[in-house]
Amino acid sequence: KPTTFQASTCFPPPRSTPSAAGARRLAVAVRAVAGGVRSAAAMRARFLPLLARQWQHRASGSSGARRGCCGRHQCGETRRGLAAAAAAARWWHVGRRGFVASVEAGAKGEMESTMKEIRGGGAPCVLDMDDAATVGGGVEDTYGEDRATEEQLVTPWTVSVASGYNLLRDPRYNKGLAFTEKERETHYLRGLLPPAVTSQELQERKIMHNIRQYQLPLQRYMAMMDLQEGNERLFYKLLIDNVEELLPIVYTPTVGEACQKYGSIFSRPQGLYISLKEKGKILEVLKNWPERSIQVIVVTDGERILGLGDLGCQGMGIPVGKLSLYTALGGVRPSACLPITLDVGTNNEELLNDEFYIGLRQRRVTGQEYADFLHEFMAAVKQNYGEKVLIQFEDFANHNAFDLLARYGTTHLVFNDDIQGTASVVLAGLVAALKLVGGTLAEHTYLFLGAGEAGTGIAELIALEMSRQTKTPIDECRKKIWLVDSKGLIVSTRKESLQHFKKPWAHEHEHVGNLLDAVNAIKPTVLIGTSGKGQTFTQEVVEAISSFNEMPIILALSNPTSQAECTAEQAYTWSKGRAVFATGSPFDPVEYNGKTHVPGQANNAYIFPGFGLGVVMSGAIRVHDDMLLAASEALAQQVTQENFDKGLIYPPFSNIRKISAHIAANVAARAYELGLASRRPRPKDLVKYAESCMYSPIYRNYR
Ligand SMILES: NC(=O)c1ccc[n+]([C@@H]2O[C@H](COP(=O)([O-])OP(=O)(O)OC[C@H]3O[C@@H](n4cnc5c(N)ncnc54)[C@H](O)[C@@H]3O)[C@@H](O)[C@H]2O)c1
Repeated sequence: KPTTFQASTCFPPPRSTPSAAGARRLAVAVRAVAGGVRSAAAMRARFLPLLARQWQHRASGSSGARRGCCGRHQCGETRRGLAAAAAAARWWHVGRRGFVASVEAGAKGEMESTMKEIRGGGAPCVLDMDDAATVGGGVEDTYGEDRATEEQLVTPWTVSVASGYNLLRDPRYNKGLAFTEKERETHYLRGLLPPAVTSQELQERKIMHNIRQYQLPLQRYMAMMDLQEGNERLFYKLLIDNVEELLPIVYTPTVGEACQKYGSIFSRPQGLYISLKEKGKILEVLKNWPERSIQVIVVTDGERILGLGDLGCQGMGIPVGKLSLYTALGGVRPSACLPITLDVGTNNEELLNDEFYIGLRQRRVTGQEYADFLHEFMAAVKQNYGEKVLIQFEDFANHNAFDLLARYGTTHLVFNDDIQGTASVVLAGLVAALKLVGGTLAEHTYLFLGAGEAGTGIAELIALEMSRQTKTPIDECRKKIWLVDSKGLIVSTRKESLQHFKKPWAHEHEHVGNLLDAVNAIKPTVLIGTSGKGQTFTQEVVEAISSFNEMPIILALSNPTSQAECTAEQAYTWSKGRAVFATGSPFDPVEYNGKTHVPGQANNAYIFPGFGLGVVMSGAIRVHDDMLLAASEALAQQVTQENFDKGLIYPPFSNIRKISAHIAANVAARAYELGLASRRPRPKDLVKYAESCMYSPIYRNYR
């Protein structure tokens, strides 16, 4: 008969070797149901005898014997119950004082039956969430965004975290001077803060005031990053409430400069760095990340950061920035977001010789070695986080990006923002622009400068939508779209030497060597710049397209600002105020002939946060092109008459959360129609549901 127990052998988590962490997780679950226990030792003391009795019962009882139980092994039933309880409680150690336990209400039934079983079939125990929360003198959070349902929009859950000094150092729970007197008393904060108690609104005003004092955008960026690492909720509140002002700081264009100087400004890691050194151990590396329920990963290999080229490991600024937008604009919980940089070397000589460079000092690996590394990564992600984690490829060079999307599109939930997100946002802008200019998509002629990820991705989605609208084969629709790359117009005589993703665009035409000649030859109604090269829409080009269009649609999409094909002022001046114009990076409004023209920002940030939310909330297992079309439709519908009157083809960013909820709902609806959504039952009102799933940055009250 077992009389003493090692915690580590008592509670093996399912399908893995017994571990102390597994034991602790279960211990917390049990504490949640038993209640009133104030330390891990006391909990063990209380729980282990219960389990011992249960085991004795199993070992001696005939039912146990029939199931092949003995004193050393739990029967399947008990093990399943324990596993359920272990799964129901997630446990982190957070410093000297204690635990963070997140107990999901949905697991209540399982835990009750587990406890009943543990107590040898005695009286059902009462599940007392409050007890769980107050154990260890920690902080409690009674409002959560986790797992909301349509009926119950916010699932109550409780959390206990470190208190005292550790609490102030934990960005997820720190509130700075906004801790109330009572919270300071209860959570051992007396003396650790100055006496003043301020509101979150006042803190927000103060930080905005400070940020505006900085002259250089990079200083503002660093101030924002410091805030994110010190007080996460305040960071997101600031970003949500001042989105138009702060978006250019945490995202393009400033994030580009931040990546270029990432080595010098690096203070703390904000995501996972997986380098070639970790080859063969990527799964282990993923397990080092403290959060378990990841919903969105943004990953880059740093080879084509914005229009700035190969920045190697310093590309990390991009996944970090994109994921802050997932939270701020799309409402995905910060703890569910994981930024990753895959360091496969860099070919950037400047960085290789920079003493502050933070990455591997070697040239990029390519070919089979690169493919194997990526494959190990993709397999490890699926193994660690399951089928429903959205993996967003970001700023990969086009020679890898298309292949990765094609290779993993059928086995993983993958999305390439440069190809698909850009396409969706630009299509939305075009659909909206047609209300100003007139005609249908199929009645226009499109000319692109730049035939890479963005250019061919946009072209393909326009052709797909045209084909859906006109019910003509997509090959026919592609003929309305022309692309120019660095060697001139893409035409059939070049087909042999073209990269595979350019081939569908090689139409019959004589050779044309440059953009101006192509504009004159093709006579496009829509001109789109995606070459990453600045100042390529010259005065001659803009004047040419304006000469045969009453209202030419001109989109200068290359980022950052320095790479824009032309400025807003140039576009409006050279077209004599007639262009319908939008850019990738933001430009100020321009006054021309007494009229103010506001350039729209054709930025992926409109689409990917809402798109990701839609995917996550519907439990979609694959991304389908129709879901991108659904996102475009939803965005285009958000442009109001008031916006059109200013020449805008995108709604203002200030409404982005509402816009994201609509995009998410449309994407989710399409996922359900396509049979790709796994969350059942389907919520009836998807917009309301999307809004209810969104993370809110308002401070929680701690009891
Ligand atoms: N606005 C947005 O939301 C958004 C989204 C994605 C990409 N972009 C921007 O678009 C640009 C291109 O991105 P990408 O992912 O397609 O890059 P990419 O490297 O895949 O493609 C660039 C293409 O431009 C061509 N090119 C280069 N120089 C040229 C020149 N002088 N004349 C004609 N063609 C030339 C190349 O041959 C290539 O086909 C970048 O600046 C990026 O920041 C903007």
